[in-house]
This record gives sequence, C-alpha cells and structure tokens, in this order.
Amino acid sequence: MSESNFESYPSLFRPPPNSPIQESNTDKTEPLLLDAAIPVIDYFKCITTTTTTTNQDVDYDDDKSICRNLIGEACRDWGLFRLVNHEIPVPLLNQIQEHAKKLFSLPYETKKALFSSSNNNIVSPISYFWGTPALTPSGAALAQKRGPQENNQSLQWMEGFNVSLAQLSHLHYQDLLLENFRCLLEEYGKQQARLATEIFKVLGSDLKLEPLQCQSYLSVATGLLRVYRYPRCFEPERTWGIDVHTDSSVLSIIHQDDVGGLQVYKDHQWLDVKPLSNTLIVNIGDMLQAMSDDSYMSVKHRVKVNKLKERISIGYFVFPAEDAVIQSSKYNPFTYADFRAQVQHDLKTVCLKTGLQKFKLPIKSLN
Ligand SMILES: O=C(O)CCC(=O)C(=O)O
Ligand SMILES: [Fe+2]
Repeated sequence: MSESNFESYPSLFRPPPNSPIQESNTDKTEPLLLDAAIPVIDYFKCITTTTTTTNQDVDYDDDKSICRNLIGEACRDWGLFRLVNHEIPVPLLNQIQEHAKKLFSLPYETKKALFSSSNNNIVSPISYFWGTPALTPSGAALAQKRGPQENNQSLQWMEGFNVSLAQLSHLHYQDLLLENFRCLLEEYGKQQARLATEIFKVLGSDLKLEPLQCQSYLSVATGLLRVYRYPRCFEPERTWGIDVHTDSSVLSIIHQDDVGGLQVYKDHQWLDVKPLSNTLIVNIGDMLQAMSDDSYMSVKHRVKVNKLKERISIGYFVFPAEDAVIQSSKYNPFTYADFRAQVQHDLKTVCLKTGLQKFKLPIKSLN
C-alpha cells in the first residue's frame, strides 16, 4: 500500500476519520479481459520519416506501408493504439512522474495558491484543478450545474495540472522545483508535438486529406498537457476517476504509471488498458472522427479509482487550428471553437457532453 498524504487531497477526497481505508482489502471489481488485443504500433518502423533508407529500400518501404495500414485499421476498429519505440527519453518520463508526485503531495491549499488559473488577470500557463476534467479555455474548472439532490454525483475523483504549451516558455518560476517541472513539461510538449505531427501525416494520407487540410486540421500551437493524480478512494465502487467520455481533440496521447485504471469500450464491453512501461496510448478524438467521415472512432473511455494506490497519468491533447473549418460528409461544417462552445454550453446546462451529435447532418432518405 502506498503512503498517502491526505492533507494534500481536496477535503471532499479525504477519508472520514477512522475510515477503513488504511486496512488492506481485496479488489472486488469483476475481472476484465486482458488487453492483449489492443493494436501495437511501432513508431520507429511505422511512422517516423526521419530515418534515411539505404540499400534495402524496397523491403523497407513495403514493410512501412504494411505497417501504416495497421494504423488506419487500428483507428477504424478500436479508435486507439499502443505506441512503442516512440523515442521519448525514459529519464524524461521518469522525472516528470517524480516531479508530479512531489507537487501533488503539497498541501491542497498550497497547490491552489501556487497554480491558480489567473492571478491579477494574468492567465497562468499551469493551473490546478480538481473534481472535473471539464475546464474553461483559461484552465479553470468548469462550474457545472449541480442540483441539491445530486450531491457529489458529478464529482470525479481526480486532480490535475492543466498546462498550456504555447504559454509555457513565457514564464519562469523562482522556485527550483517548479522551474524544473516547467522545463520538463516544455520538453515533453515538444516531444509530443513531434509524435502527433508524424502520426497525423500517416493518418492524413490514409484518409486522403488534402495537404492544406492536413496543415490546419492539426495545429501543434493548440497543444495542451494534463498531468493527473487520481487520489486513493475509500469507496471506489461509487465513483469514477474520470467518467465515460470521448475526447474532444484530434489526437490524445496518454502516458500512465504502473497502477492501471484506464478502460476502453470495445464491442459492447469494457477492457482494461494495462499499463506497460515505456508505451503510450494514442486515442482518436471527436475532431478526427468528424474529419474521417466517421470511419475512425472517437473511443469511449473512463478511469477507475483505486482504494490502495494513487495513480498518475499525463495526457497530451491537440486540436485543429482555431479557424479551421472541418468539412465532412457526415456533419455540418464547423470549427473547433464552435464545438468547444457547444460542449461548454451542454455541460453547464444539462451536465452532459452531447458532442458530435449536435453537428450531425440528417441522414438522407432513400426516396
Ligand atoms: O488518465 C488517463 O489515463 C486518461 C485521462 C483521460 O481520459 C482524459 O484526460 O481525457
Ligand atoms: Fe479522455
């Protein structure tokens, strides 16, 4: 069992006095299927274009095109794949993990004060939030409608740092721990932008998108990171770390620690996405589903909480350029700004993301 510092939890997450959380217990959740079938894509073999081919050019190119077809298939069948050989240095991943652990274990009030989403009207590139992953564009937790009877039903058992990558280089912290964290995130953001760009080139060619569309459909300037901690939960069967959802992004790239908890929905059942070290999970988001005329799936997923262990994960999310109009045979033309406004409106009013459904064209009748 991991040592936990409950002082660092938002007060609603702290176990009641004398609660049995300290006692070990058996995990009562039903066993899930192994995730052995999640498609695995080798970045080096299938995606990167930076290698120079030599005398085995022909074999190499054949291999690469077979491999690339696998990516398209994964996006169609699963809406996600596991990426190996991604070339993100292992020490970078470990250091971010360590820094995140230290910062999350600071007292709750300190985290709130250090990373408030705006101070004197200056928007902070790193902001602290908890209880919901739905944020306003400035990084503050989105106030959702909560009826008196709903209590904490829409409360999600997580806290996080929201990191706007475009603004991260404009700020320097005096405090060494914070400044190191900032530098690590900046480097991690660059690595993720490289992955997303290369992956999107392959997907754009699979979908036969126009070169101009490819440029505006994925804008690394929009990239953001979410560093999450899922606190230990004394009643894990009554709540979710993050409830079932699809991502609004073009692509999301998740790195998780060894605790586990991420689950995906496939063929009418939930599957565990097992944590495997040095691998990343690439999710198709709503924007890419629309760009692909619904041939790729924006995958439904959720995060379980754990009674005994805290979990840390880092997500990278990237979106289309603000003014890019998404053209699709299945949807009315829309921009990501339209989509985001709709999602924020839905969350505030009906506590539910309707998502792409709101933009769907009516199905043409046959006569
Ligand atoms: O923590 C995770 O593994 C997934 C997080 C997630 O689904 C999200 O931020 O949208
Ligand atoms: Fe997600």
